[in-house]
Amino acid sequence: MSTMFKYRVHEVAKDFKVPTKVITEVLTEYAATPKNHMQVLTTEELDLIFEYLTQHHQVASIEEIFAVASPSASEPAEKPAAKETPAGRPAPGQRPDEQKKPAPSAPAHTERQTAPAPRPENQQQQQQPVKKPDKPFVPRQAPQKRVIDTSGATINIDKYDERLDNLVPERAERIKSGKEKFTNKKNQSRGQTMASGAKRRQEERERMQRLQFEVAKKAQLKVSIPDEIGVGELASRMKKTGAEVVKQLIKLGVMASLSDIIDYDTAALVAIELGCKVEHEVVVTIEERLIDDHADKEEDLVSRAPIVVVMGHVDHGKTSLLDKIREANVVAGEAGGITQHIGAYRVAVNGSPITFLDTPGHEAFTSMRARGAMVTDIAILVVAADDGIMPQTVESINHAKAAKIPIIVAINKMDVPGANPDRIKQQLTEYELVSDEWGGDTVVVPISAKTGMGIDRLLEMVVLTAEMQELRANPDRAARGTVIEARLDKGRGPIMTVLVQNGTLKLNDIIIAGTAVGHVRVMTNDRGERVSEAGPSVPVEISGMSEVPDAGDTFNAVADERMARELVEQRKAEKKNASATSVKVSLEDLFSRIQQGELKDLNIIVKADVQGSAEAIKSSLVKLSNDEVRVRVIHSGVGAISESDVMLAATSGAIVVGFNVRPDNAARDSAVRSNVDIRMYRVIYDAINEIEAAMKGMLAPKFKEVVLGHAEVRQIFKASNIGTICGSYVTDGKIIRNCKVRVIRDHIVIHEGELASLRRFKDDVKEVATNYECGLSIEKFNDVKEGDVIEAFIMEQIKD
Ligand SMILES: Nc1nc2c(ncn2[C@@H]2O[C@H](COP(=O)(O)OP(=O)(O)OP(=O)(O)O)[C@@H](O)[C@H]2O)c(=O)[nH]1
Repeated sequence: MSTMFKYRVHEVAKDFKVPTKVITEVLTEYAATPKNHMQVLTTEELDLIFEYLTQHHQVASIEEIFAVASPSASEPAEKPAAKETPAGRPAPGQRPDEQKKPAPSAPAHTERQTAPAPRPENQQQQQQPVKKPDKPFVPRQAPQKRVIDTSGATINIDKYDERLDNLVPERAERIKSGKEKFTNKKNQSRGQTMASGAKRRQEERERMQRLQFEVAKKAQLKVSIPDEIGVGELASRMKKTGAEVVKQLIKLGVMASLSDIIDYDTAALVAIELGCKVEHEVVVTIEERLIDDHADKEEDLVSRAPIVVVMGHVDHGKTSLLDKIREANVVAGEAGGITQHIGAYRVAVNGSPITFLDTPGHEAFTSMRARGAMVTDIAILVVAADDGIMPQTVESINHAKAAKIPIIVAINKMDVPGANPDRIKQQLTEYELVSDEWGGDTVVVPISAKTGMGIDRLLEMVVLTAEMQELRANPDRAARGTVIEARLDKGRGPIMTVLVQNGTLKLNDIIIAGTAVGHVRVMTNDRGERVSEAGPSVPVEISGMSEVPDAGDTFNAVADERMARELVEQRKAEKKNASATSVKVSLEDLFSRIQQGELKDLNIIVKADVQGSAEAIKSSLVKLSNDEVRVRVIHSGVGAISESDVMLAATSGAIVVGFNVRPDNAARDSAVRSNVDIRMYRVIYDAINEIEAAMKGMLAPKFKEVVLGHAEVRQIFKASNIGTICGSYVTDGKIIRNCKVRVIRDHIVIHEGELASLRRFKDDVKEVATNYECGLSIEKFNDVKEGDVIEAFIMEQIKD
């Protein structure tokens, strides 16, 4: 039924020839909102009225109508027949009537005794008031149809059709596309016409059913089904019982219980069978919706400045070099400009920009890498000509290698008398860095950060190396990059320096960085100037964040702040569980990972008390390589296990092997946070054996060491009968009686053994907690000194 036009309550009443009141009463009773007579009716309301009227005016049987109608049929039959030629009035009179009403109304409302009544009226004009308003349906279909039926054999229906066209008001025509029905009757015989009455009713009924079906279809439950769904979950989404779903599954040949997971196709079949409309639920995370990470098209990419980090051993001149480069730039660029230390700065070398990370040392670099942020493109390795390669130089080399970035060596302090660059070059070859002058591919530039000598050439080499890398980015998209520094400023709130890596960051952009969200309120460049835009490789300091993000956090400019806040909440929740769930390499699961082919390289970081041990362990470990797994010592050095070692291990999926050394506190915390396995040994043979056993799946991890706490030795007493008593202070954890202990001096383990006695004042005690003093002695060991650290531990059995 088309309701393109407005069909009002009073018009419906008129067409049905019932008082408006009847219609409003029906609506008041059955529809949601009572209507007054001028109100427009919806399709549903019309349906309701028709349904109501139909139901309240049903006939017992169709034969009954015809039976009664027949005797009286002669008269009316004559009438139309008589009038057929001159005017054809009755029939057309009825037809328009039918036109309006039968369409919506149901076929059955017929009343025998009233059947003849409408005819005269109809003959006059169908608009005539109904005589029996209390029986509003009286004058309609059935009698009319009957009249037509009886006369239909003799009349020329075409004529009526013609007149009908003229008479039927447009509105009525729209109510029902009944016209075809009349035209279709052209060829009907009388009997057929009679039958057509029933047929029409049948059609009406079907129409009603269709309508109802459509309504039902609209109300059909929509279920969204993901790629996989639990049977129970599917049942609840369909508002069905689990049993119904299971039954349906069995019909499809799938035996599944409520807790089983079924795939989308199966679930969709079940849902359709159970009368639901299925939608494929594609799980899109907020992150995916919020952050645009589409790959850039080739044509959108433009070249960007390289991002350079300066690394090297302590005091080899990293800061001096960075300062010198910046100074030169400030003088050349903005004379008198105040240089801001924002964590990174840009210089231009013959028009080619270079971005320097201005936090020297590899700590920042590694911490960023540990968090998955790949910021730098080139590393400058500073080696002091008068000092040569030192432990941190080696660390730096290994970090850069692990990050797979090119290394440019700057041999610094060339102004110092006796500087011998060749010696450095020689040393470098031991680390696979062969100078280009010697036929290798490592650029080595002698410089002096003091005099400025060689710095221009160094920068030119940086530009050249960058050109080889073809560094490109797309400035025409939302910005993405990394937080390189962040702090809380008393006056300005959270401040962070970000390095844009792709896209362009604009003032007022909404940004999300780690678990911080905010707007770019003020943006300052490395010269302290306020800027409104920052493109790829440009560092800027930003204020406007809700909280201080962490260095190394990725930032993104996004379109929807509300969603960004949602994502931040989600990230905070994830962060809570993160450390517990991150999977890193450990000796325990080594074998199974090798077996599953997950692990091809076993990366190891070796730290030892002396260089000789480190080298010995390194070469022995490398020899453990077999067909399935290659053992690689990615870094080895002398001294305590530092946080930097742990970070390198975390980023490279390595195990840290300590020989006679201990991790410092920061390293220990970091290892716990990032799930790095640190193994400590006192005998080289043990180290090799254990790792070999782990690789073969024969590791007998029956016991694991649990560190209980640490105590600092503050005073030494010598007692002739007991030996050395250490007056100690428990700095963390606790010390318990009969535990195992290690004596650590300057991060080096000098003894490992058993605790002989533990006392507070003069009493033996079971344990001593943090911040308490105690006296302890170690079995068969008296060479304890003030300042030594006693590490208390126990061996705990590992439960499988
Ligand atoms: N003679 C000479 N001295 C230099 C040169 N470069 C740096 N120095 C000096 O070496 C010392 C250490 O330099 P820094 O730049 O602080 O070294 P660094 O590598 O940044 O040191 P950390 O920040 O401690 O890791 C300072 O006293 C500098 O003056 C140079 O080219 N020639």
